[in-house]
Amino acid sequence: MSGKLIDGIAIGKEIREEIKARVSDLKAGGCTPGLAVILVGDNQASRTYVTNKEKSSKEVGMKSELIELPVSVSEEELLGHVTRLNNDQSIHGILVQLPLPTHINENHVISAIDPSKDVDGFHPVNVGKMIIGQKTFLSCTPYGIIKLLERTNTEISGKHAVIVGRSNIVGKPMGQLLLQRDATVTYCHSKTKDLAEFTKQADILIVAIGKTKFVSEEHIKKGAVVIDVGMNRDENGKLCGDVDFDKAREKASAITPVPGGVGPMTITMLLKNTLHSAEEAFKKETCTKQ
Ligand SMILES: NC(=O)C1=CN([C@@H]2O[C@H](COP(=O)(O)OP(=O)(O)OC[C@H]3O[C@@H](n4cnc5c(N)ncnc54)[C@H](OP(=O)(O)O)[C@@H]3O)[C@@H](O)[C@H]2O)C=CC1
Ligand SMILES: Nc1nc(=O)c2c([nH]1)NC[C@@H]1CN(c3ccc(C(=O)N[C@@H](CCC(=O)O)C(=O)O)cc3)C=[N+]21
Ligand SMILES: [Mg+2]
Repeated sequence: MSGKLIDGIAIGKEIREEIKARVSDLKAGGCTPGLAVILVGDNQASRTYVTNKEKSSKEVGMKSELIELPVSVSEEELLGHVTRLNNDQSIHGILVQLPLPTHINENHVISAIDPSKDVDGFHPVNVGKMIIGQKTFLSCTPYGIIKLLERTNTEISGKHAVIVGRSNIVGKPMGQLLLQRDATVTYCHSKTKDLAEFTKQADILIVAIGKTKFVSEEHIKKGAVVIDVGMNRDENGKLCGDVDFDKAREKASAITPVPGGVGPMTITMLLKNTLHSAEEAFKKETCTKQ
């Protein structure tokens, strides 16, 4: 058996076409959606993502502003930029690229973002709304994975979803979104004993740990749907996931590649959230004429 490839590039492109059409409608009404990305320091991986975000936002007709700050920037100065962007009516989405340098408190920064512009869905108010099922911005990576599952007609209700990884930005919100869709959810993490014992029960296996090719055939039940969130470099500098793709594919019914799986969906959902934010501003007549 060789599992079906879940094509995040193609699915992402389809969704971005829909976004592009709605951006065009908004612009016709005098409102251009604007996304601001704050990048602190010069992390190689971060730079790639930020470049992809800029490219994709231009592609769909959004304005994008990149604020690059030196690694030595103070928390106060960073907060000053957040406040300025909160008050800028041409900006509908604010994303502070994580992780931040250790002298800056990430919680302070995330909490300073206006929740109505928090297109990452990381603000505590938005995390809370997400968990109780109120309408809010959903974290882009988990939201993108839900779209991948939906668009490949993967049934979620009643299925056992096992999430490996419990970070605030991927694992935790992922489990909540699947729970909302009536999956039975198990979280695994670095203290889980006998990981394979759990992952082998998964109908849907989501891996977000940041360890090159860590999950392989012995972790996977025949016919499972495998979603690989990992973004790692192997010994040759080649981009690869947390799952040993070739071996896992033999057992999976469907699987995401890296690159070309979850990554493009993360960016697409960021644009979708920014579009929604701009549409809200337009309705309230606070989207400035461009
Ligand atoms: N494609 C995309 O759009 C995105 C990709 N990523 C990538 O996804 C990966 C995970 O990112 P992120 O969630 O931010 O990572 P974090 O480093 O914040 O979290 C890693 C999680 O994995 C768990 N973990 C680590 N080692 C093991 C292990 N051996 N067995 C079981 N669990 C383990 C940790 O457990 P514990 O909590 O116990 O420490 C932790 O919960 C990275 O490769 C990152 O680059 C991230 C965001 C978006
Ligand atoms: N506040 C914040 N929000 C984030 O959403 C966030 C973050 N911080 N910090 C880092 C992680 C990582 N992340 C990715 C986004 C796109 C790709 C992506 O485009 N990947 C492509 C290729 C990338 C490449 O070629 O290097 C792919 O998988 O096909 C990957 C990873 C968002 N993150
Ligand atoms: Mg971290």
